Amino acid sequence: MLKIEHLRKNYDSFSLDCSLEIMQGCVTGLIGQNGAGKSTTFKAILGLISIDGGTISILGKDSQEFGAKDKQNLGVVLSDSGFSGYLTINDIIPVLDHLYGNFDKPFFVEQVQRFQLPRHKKIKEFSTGMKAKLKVLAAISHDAKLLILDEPTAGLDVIARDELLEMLREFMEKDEERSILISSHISSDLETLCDDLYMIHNGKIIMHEDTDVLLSDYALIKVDHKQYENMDKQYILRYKKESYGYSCLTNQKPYYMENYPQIAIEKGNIDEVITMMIRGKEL
Ligand SMILES: Nc1ncnc2c1ncn2[C@@H]1O[C@H](COP(=O)(O)OP(=O)(O)OP(=O)(O)O)[C@@H](O)[C@H]1O
Repeated sequence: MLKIEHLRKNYDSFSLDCSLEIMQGCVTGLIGQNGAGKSTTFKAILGLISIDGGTISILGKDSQEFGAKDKQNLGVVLSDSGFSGYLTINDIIPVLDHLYGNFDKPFFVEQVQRFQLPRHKKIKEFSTGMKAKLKVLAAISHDAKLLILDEPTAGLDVIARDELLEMLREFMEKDEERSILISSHISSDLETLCDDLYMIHNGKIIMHEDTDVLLSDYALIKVDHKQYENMDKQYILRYKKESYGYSCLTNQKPYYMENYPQIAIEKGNIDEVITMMIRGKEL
């Protein structure tokens, strides 16, 4: 659906070099701290910024050949754009209808009612959650094959985030050929929605893993100095010195559980894995 190889973009104090692939029928998450390069990647995919190297293939086409007609197959949410605040939902319905050949007006209107979005109120008077839901709703209402969603849950409370994730799950359930690329710095959102996750840091992809594998095989091992010295470290990805000795991140939990039954092995959540990948040291 989407393949990026060594996409490069250089700013004065930042350089991006990113490769990733989104498979058909999958939800892929891009997770990273503020300034890691998520929005730059999304803008490059959409041709909104020039790039300094690499290739981008979307829905089987090189991004250079990806025209206005092809864009009908994309549903896009960007973090720093949205509808004009002076419009109402009633104003934007004909706009979406005109813009997208496959705009499903009955579905859109039904979802507007379901999420209690006011149709006559100016969008500038909407809450953050209402604006976010409207942006996602517009992206999922024209039978897009690929959704590209940059931080769609940013600034939302738990309930609004959950409703938004539910919209995306329902979108995926309707057609097994659909795919989503979604970014967030809230790992719990991505953990429940995504099939696989890419972690970006300082413009580089530092990890790519199936979410299931991440949750089942990654673990934090806590050892004292002696245990650390005697431990087989071939499956240790990162380590960090602690007051009691060391904490180590592994992607082979079963190996350490089997061979070192006496040491403390904790199932790491995604935030802990990210923190270790970024702040821990490589052997
Ligand atoms: N137009 C620009 N000119 C110069 N530097 C830029 C420009 N756009 C982005 N950057 C820099 O590129 C880096 C990556 O920014 P980007 O917006 O891609 O990060 P992000 O991962 O989306 O972060 P956030 O979660 O804060 O939105 C940052 O250091 C930012 O300052």
